[in-house]
Amino acid sequence: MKAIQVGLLGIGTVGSGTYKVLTRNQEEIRRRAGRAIEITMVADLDVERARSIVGDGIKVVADGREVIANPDIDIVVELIGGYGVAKALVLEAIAAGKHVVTANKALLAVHGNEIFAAAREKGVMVAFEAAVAGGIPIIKALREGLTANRIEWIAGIINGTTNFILSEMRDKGLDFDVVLKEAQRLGYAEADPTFDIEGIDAAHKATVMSAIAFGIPMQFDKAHVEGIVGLQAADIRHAESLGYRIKLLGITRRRADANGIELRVHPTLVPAKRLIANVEGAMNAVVVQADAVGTTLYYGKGAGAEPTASAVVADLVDITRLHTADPDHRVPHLAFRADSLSDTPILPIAQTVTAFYLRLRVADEAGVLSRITTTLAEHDISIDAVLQRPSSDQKAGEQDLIILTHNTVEGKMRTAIAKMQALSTVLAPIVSLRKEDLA
Ligand SMILES: NC(=O)c1ccc[n+]([C@@H]2O[C@H](COP(=O)([O-])OP(=O)(O)OC[C@H]3O[C@@H](n4cnc5c(N)ncnc54)[C@H](O)[C@@H]3O)[C@@H](O)[C@H]2O)c1
Ligand SMILES: N[C@@H](CCO)C(=O)O
Ligand code: NA
Repeated sequence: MKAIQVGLLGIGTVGSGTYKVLTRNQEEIRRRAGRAIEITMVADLDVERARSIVGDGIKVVADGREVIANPDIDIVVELIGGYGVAKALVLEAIAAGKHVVTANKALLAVHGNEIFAAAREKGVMVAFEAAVAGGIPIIKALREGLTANRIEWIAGIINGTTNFILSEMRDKGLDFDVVLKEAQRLGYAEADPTFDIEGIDAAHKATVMSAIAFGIPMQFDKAHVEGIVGLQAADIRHAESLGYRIKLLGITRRRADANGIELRVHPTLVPAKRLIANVEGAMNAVVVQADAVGTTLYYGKGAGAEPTASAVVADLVDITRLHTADPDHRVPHLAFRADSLSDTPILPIAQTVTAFYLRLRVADEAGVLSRITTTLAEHDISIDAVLQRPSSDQKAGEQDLIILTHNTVEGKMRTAIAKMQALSTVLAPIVSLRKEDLA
């Protein structure tokens, strides 16, 4: 049977990994897919570098439109990134009747609804396993493996760059900037690394998982996003001494009590004994809580050339197996059929329910603690633990008060923090971090 012909748009980190994996494992892949899958055309602005990767046997051009216009190309793989040219090329490829594979979570989280609608109209597939947690087959798990379940929540370390930064800072005492540069050198970071450190990349991925888990449209604009930029070493240490690790988590949770869905990314205290708390370096891990199966955990490399290529090539095999099937018999893009998506809203962050870690710099005098605990009680916030520590900059007459709370509605916590902040005995901005038990 004739080989399936693939056109690559962009041959940087993931593109070159895809070329290598497909070439090295050609024979196994042919036996699995039922026919050979070959990259026969590549578009990259840097034509010389592209040619140095694929040699002379494959046609290399600068303009992705030439790939799309080639009638022999069956599948277009978009590995350029971003929302600009990548969006235009993906929509043009779909319009030309090509199946599309992409690793571009930014594009899907922001423009996925439009892209999937165009693909349905044309009867083509858009596959995106590489877009979430790189090589971990989490899209496959959520859309197919867990299809019997009502998913309750998902919590994941889904950005390798920030997990790498947090791990190296903690273990080796290295500075933020040094570790970020290393993550860039290793090919983990986004073209614009603020997407990593400000939590945006994790929010793109959480948005995709939320849509698939709950059968809702992509709603990145409703996600609450905080990164690791403001995180202080003192809080990492205090969390450790209380038995917690701080991880940047992407979380999405069904809230039947509030008829809504939580969708948020923020640094989170997680009990140190949880498996996910021990995921280090650039590794990713996703915990899924579902009603029938219970808790499942997915762990592996979420970034890097070949781990991400593993997911891209898996999508190529899937499309090769399914492209002759009636579009109605394929797995729907968002796991639920397009006419059965739900309009359950994403809840505003004020309605989110979590426990909190608070650190207050206070005057070391009588009555301070009671004023603070009274304020919390007045807002229905119950305290789990309190620690008093010498202030981290060792000033006489000051101390740090560390408080862990039980679960509370975020809006109430915000009001209580504002009240405590106004007390004359609270001497610095209050640090607040969310805490999740993940049990
Ligand atoms: N690097 C990873 O570990 C990783 C993991 C998962 C997903 N992703 C996603 O994969 C995509 C690619 O990431 P990457 O790390 O390989 O990026 P990269 O910057 O290494 O590669 C992008 C390539 O696209 C080329 N390019 C740019 N504009 C182009 C245009 N207009 N036409 C043709 N080629 C063009 C560049 O020359 C470059 O070779 C992004 O969406 C990224 O978010 C990356
Ligand atoms: N920049 C991303 C790449 C994988 O999507 C990360 O660090 O996880
Ligand atoms: Na994946």
